[in-house]
Amino acid sequence: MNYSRDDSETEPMSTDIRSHTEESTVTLDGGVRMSQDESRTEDTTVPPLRIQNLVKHFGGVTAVDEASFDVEERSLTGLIGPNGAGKSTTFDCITGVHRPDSGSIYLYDEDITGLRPYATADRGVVRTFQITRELKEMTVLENMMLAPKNQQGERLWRTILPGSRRKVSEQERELREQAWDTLELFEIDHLAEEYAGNLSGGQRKLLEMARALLTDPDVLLLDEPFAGVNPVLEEKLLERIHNLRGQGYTFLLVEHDMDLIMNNCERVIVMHQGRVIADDAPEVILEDEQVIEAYLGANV
Ligand SMILES: Nc1ncnc2c1ncn2[C@@H]1O[C@H](COP(=O)(O)OP(=O)(O)OP(=O)(O)O)[C@@H](O)[C@H]1O
Repeated sequence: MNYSRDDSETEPMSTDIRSHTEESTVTLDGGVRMSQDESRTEDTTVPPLRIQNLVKHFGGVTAVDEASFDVEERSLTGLIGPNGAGKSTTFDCITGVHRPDSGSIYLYDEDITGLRPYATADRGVVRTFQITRELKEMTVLENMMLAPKNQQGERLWRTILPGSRRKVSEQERELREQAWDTLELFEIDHLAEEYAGNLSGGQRKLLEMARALLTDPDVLLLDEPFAGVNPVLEEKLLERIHNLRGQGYTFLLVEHDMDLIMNNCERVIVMHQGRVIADDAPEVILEDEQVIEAYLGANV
């Protein structure tokens, strides 16, 4: 595949990563985001993500122990805790990698507990995935073009395909246009023809997030998206995240950099030994005795 923006398109460039369909017109550069299923967001009291009494054991290890928390609409919520606290396992349960032993996970009012990863992504919960070895041998744009299929979500295809009569070439043209727009948003469009394996660690992180975004999720789970990212890129990435929140996207962030969490998240959930030990504003979390004790006693 060798895509370039100019080979088929004469339309003006925009940063609107979604197609204009009968149902929705959505921009990433300040426009109001409309959910595909607007009815979901009508009741603002229902959070996009609700975890209730989640339990996951691995043999004799209780990785997640009756964890409950909400992730509010358009928030950047931090999920922190010392090593082994249960953060990754919680992510894995939410995204369907692991089936919880008990408890519930709701996306708005839909029970998504135990759904397989493709079904979870299809509903609108997506996590960023590391670019695998195979994907490193493909260009950045090819990575983008594969993203909706790789994330197994048919969501995007549904979004851009209100009817089934449209030709595949047209679907692909729209997807390619959205891929370009998303690459522009993350300022890596100049790398479109570069092999993903040649990107720096930070640029790869941007690509990972761009790929996730292309599946048009409601909730994005970010697992250490800033690891290995230089401060300039980190700042850019954070700026993008905050902009996207303004357009209706919701983020749950696992991150070990405490300053970053405290400076950017309006709410922080703290796990320790599988349990949620605190769930509050960062300034409250910083003073929380249990949190301080958990971190002091841990190898972080
Ligand atoms: N697949 C597994 N099999 C057995 N034990 C596991 C498995 N995955 C996680 N665990 C155990 O579950 C507990 C929680 O691990 P988890 O990786 O969820 O913590 P974490 O908070 O993400 O830690 P870190 O910050 O170090 O990544 C740990 O004791 C870990 O050893």
